[in-house]
Amino acid sequence: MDNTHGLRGGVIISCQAPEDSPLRDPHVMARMAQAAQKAGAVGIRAEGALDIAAIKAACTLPIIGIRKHHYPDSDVYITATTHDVDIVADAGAQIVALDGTDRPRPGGQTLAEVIAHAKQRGLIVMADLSDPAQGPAAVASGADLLGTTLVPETSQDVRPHGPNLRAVEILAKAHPYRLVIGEGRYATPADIAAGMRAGAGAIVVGRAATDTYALAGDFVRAAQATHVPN
Ligand SMILES: CC(=O)N[C@H](C=O)[C@@H](O)[C@H](O)[C@H](O)COP(=O)(O)O
Repeated sequence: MDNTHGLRGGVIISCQAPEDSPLRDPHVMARMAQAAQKAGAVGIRAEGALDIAAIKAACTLPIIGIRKHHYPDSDVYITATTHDVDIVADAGAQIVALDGTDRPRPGGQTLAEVIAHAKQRGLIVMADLSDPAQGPAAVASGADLLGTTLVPETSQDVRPHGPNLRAVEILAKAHPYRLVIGEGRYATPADIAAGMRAGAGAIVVGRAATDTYALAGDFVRAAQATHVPN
């Protein structure tokens, strides 16, 4: 069975607003998702029960749900535990993305346990990786989709602060039967094309498509840094 929910070959728009953003409002995120759907996106990535539920009510695209929560005993913060999976499932997401790294998780839960729980809840699972070397363990634990979400900025990036295409290439070669999702710092149509050429089956765009607050700040800071007063 194809469990990629029609994501293959398309762009997924991440509709998230950081805590300090004036855009942090489920109604705003739902409108963003509607705009993404109208523009032809194949899926939405969304954080937290309220945003997921509002987006589900406003658009028909598949939702990759996450819950970001910082636990005191672990650095893992993207859908770290079975409890986080439940929150995403109860909100109505069809797909859950979760931290797929080998870092210790809160309460000593393992990646395999959290993925098994997500499967029990009927969810497709996307593993957010920080290194392509984590792919085999994520697949062995049951991940359906592999994302480069947590791959940090490196000198291998296609441009400074751009996406890491090497991670996509390695994952796509190593896992030909899994959908590899390029995610992290895709910001231009040329980035999307490069990611697809590198072997991505789909690409997530967040900040560059939906974070007006951050983008406006970039423009403002550029002006402030270069303006010479008369
Ligand atoms: C690292 C992390 O926590 N990433 C988060 C995961 O959901 C989001 O903050 C990103 O916006 C998302 O991955 C899309 O990436 P970009 O915004 O660079 O297009």
